[in-house]
Amino acid sequence: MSQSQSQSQSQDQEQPTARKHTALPKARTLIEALPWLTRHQGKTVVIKFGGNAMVDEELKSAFAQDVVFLHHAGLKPVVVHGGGPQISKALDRHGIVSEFKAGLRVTTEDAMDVVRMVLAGQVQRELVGLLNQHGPLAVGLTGEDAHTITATKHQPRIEGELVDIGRVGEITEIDTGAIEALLADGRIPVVSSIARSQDDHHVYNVNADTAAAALAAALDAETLMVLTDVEGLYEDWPNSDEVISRLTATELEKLLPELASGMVPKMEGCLYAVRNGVHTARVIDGRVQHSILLEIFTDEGIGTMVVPDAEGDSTT
Ligand SMILES: Nc1ncnc2c1ncn2[C@@H]1O[C@H](COP(=O)(O)OP(=O)(O)O)[C@@H](O)[C@H]1O
Ligand SMILES: CC(=O)N[C@@H](CCC(=O)OP(=O)(O)O)C(=O)O
Repeated sequence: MSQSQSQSQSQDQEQPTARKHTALPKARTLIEALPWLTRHQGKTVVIKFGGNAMVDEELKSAFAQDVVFLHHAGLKPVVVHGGGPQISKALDRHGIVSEFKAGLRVTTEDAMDVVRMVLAGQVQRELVGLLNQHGPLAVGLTGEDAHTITATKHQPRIEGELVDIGRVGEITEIDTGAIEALLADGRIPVVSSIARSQDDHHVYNVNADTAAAALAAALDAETLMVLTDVEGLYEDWPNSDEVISRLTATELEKLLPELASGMVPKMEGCLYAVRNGVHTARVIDGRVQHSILLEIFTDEGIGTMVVPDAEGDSTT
């Protein structure tokens, strides 16, 4: 072998080694996710995408990428979406006054038509479109389809009095058949929070956090992830931005009466989920790009994690 031949051979040998080194941080990142991915293989993960985290185009695309990543990594993601800000805008355009009582939208018959049009015809279609940019994966449905979510009229109690807030539903039954068939077929179900009515032939408006929690429990999901527009549950909101990183069901139950506005259905949903078989429920910051992957790819996680009281091996 000539000297120049042996020189070029040794250069050739060095190059792949150098390339391997530059890719090492990427490999380490993937390996850090390995225990999480192993534990979640074949498991159902319900992800609630909130209206306020959903107003930015780049965030929406990154969200779709994260969900498709989970799907390809062997998990079974189910997306439940809200659309509060989008509904408020549409009601405004229709000249329908929108108000909230006990954290829920007072929904007249006319408002219900707009809610259904926005959630099923606009927000859900957009999410399905974004997910399907990555392949024939997402199928949209509402709780009306195949009796997925059934509800009866919800009347919250405000200062001891039952209050009529129109067509707002309280979930009475979940039929997971359609979602499970889609998951078995390798699809990603995208569910709008509208329920079929148990009382008449119309539909009900259901808070999307509540719908996601009920579905997570009925599907026996491993995890419920609620994306929102804050870092997580603040300990002393609005006075401090100290995020509670982990709390048990009982600790959360004690905190519930102190919570305000949008956090109420979210944390009630997390509590319901972990008390009904879901191993962890997390509130994470949907304003951060790829927040779902960040939650998985960092050992400590981000946001707030709620765990059942009797902690087993499955609580991390
Ligand atoms: N303890 C708390 N920690 C964090 N946020 C809180 C707390 N209490 C009330 N909030 C409010 O809840 C909001 C999140 O709920 P919401 O606006 O309904 O979100 P989404 O549109 O994602 O469903 C936050 O932006 C914040 O204003
Ligand atoms: C009864 C009730 O309040 N329904 C909600 C449904 C959408 C929702 O929950 O959207 P976010 O998750 O974006 O808040 C509403 O009409 O705004």
